[in-house]
Amino acid sequence: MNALLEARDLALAYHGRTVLHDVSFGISPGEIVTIVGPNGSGKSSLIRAMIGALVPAQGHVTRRPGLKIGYVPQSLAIDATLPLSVARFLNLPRRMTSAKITHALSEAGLPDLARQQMTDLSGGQFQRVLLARALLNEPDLLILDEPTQGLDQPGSAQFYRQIEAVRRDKGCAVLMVSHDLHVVMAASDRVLCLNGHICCEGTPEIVASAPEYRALFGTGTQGTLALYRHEHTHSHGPECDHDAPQRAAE
Ligand SMILES: Nc1ncnc2c1ncn2[C@@H]1O[C@H](COP(=O)(O)OP(=O)(O)OP(=O)(O)O)[C@@H](O)[C@H]1O
Repeated sequence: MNALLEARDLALAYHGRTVLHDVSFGISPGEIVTIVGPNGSGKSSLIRAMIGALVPAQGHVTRRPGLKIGYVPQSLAIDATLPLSVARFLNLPRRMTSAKITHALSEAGLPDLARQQMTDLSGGQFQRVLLARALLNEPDLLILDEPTQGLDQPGSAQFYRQIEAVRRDKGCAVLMVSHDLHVVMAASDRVLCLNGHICCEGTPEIVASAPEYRALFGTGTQGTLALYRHEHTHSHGPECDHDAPQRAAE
């Protein structure tokens, strides 16, 4: 098997009600695959099935033997009255060396935050700590379920750039769910659009122009993809504003 993780003819159901059917796809080493789809289309359920937290009603999920997965949840509730530094959080449930913690935080774009209290972090910093925690295990595959919920658009764009940097530096594959359509599609190699089944899939450009995708999300994304991916044949000056194309698209 070439794929790190593969779904074959998957159907998922809750209490006998099928929410996803006939889902087959695989994720290859180093690939960034994004799952998009309207609310209730089965994105989180599919992620849960892929990590083994939801047993399929039909079909199966196959992992490459020895596959290491790093999982970044949507969010995590931390008791505001509990003193818990970033370093202590990253030592749960397994104690890590401080060198490993420093390294993972820097890979997640957060150097120098180890002593900060978890409850004092901004939303973007908090998500990066969750990313650092997922990276501690040196994963072959990172799985993220709407990791930028609650972040504003520039914050989301920065987070996805960090994901691209992690993929580039570590070579791990990435499977993620997102609502930030144009940002995340631009950062992906392949997009799956779900609506009870895979209604279209392919490169971001192919999906953005597919009639099934347009029926769900309209035609706005393709233009913003082009804007986001504008060629850097010109200079933005010393204070290059990497989020400008995205803001221009809003
Ligand atoms: N634990 C559960 N018990 C019963 N039904 C569930 C459960 N979890 C999800 N569902 C149902 O399964 C369907 C798919 O839900 P899921 O959360 O996978 O969709 P989603 O695409 O991730 O949605 P969103 O974008 O709103 O997060 C929905 O109809 C939802 O109500």
